Amino acid sequence: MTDQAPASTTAAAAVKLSCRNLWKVYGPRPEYYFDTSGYAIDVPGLAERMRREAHVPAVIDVGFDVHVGETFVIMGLSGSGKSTVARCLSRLVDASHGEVMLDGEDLLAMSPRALIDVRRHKMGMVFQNFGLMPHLSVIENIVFPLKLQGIPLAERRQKAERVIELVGLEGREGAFPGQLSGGQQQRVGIARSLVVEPDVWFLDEPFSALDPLIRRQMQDEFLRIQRVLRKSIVFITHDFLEALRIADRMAIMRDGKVVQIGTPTELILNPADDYVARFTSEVPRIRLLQAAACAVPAQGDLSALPAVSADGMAEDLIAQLAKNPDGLAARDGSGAVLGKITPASLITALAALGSEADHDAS
Ligand SMILES: Nc1ncnc2c1ncn2[C@@H]1O[C@H](COP(=O)(O)OP(=O)(O)OP(=O)(O)O)[C@@H](O)[C@H]1O
Repeated sequence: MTDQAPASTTAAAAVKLSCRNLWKVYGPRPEYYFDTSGYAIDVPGLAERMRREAHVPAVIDVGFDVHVGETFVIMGLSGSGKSTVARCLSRLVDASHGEVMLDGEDLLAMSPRALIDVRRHKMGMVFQNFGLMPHLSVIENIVFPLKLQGIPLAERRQKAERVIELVGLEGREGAFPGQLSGGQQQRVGIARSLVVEPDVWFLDEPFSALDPLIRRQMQDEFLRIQRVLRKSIVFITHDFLEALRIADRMAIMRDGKVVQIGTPTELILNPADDYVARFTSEVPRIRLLQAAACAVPAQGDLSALPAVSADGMAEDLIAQLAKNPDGLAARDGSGAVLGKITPASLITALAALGSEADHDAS
């Protein structure tokens, strides 16, 4: 499944960024394969032919939409083509064929000058190796993209202060990257990418260089920041559990192709093939359960019970339920009570999810 339907029929959600029939081929003459205008491309045959002829089809006929305000994760093993797709979307590399649309504008047809403008003003990027300038302080690194935009000093300071607070780096403004831990360095990278207030935020394996505990903390931070900012995000990872934690929807890649697109729950319950099923088989089911699914209708006044967000994850409720065995009040974004969550309702919801998976597998 490659989600190649026209944007108008895919979902009610507005599309921020999309690609269709996207290819990136490395080799001496990649353009040779695509001057067949007017003819349908024989996808499986073409990729094979490219390989036989000493070309590398790194991205093969990929298509998907990234909706406004969603975190879209591209996940796959090393070499599957994730980074190359992200680079084609941001035009850090030029695609060999296909279409990339940002806010309805064709990125691949854009002039170099227009493209520089889009990159500076509409895109934010975070990379695994942080990419900080070692001779510049935290604040100097963060304001660097604003300097490139020619923004006056006072405004630079103001914008920088806002993102420094957002990522929790207050007090470290004068430090140099070499004096910071890996997690702190990546906070600087995140702040620097957000200071331009990008429309689309690309994060390529941002937490892969961090140890597991810090990595989990940074995922929490990322989720907190995204709850505040609601950016349209393309997030690359090879870690399936990380993808499950942060994705609204995800695309799984293998050998240059997208093999499945869906929400984490859709992928777990209905993996498209054995490759996807192998990732999903070891995932504890509780990782998929949202608080709302554990809430049951309750009579009377629940105001005495601690409130939890209905779109939080059920696994994060266990410690709270241990302290509050009478239950929790699940509230939606507007504060309205959706129902009560008790230890029993959590277990019932979990059991239902398990039996649904068994049913699908049989
Ligand atoms: N400049 C290049 N020249 C030739 N082949 C390349 C080039 N860049 C990437 N490739 C090949 O394209 C394929 C996809 O690479 P890509 O880096 O996109 O994968 P990835 O899924 O992001 O992997 P990783 O997680 O290891 O970064 C690989 O086979 C890679 O060797």
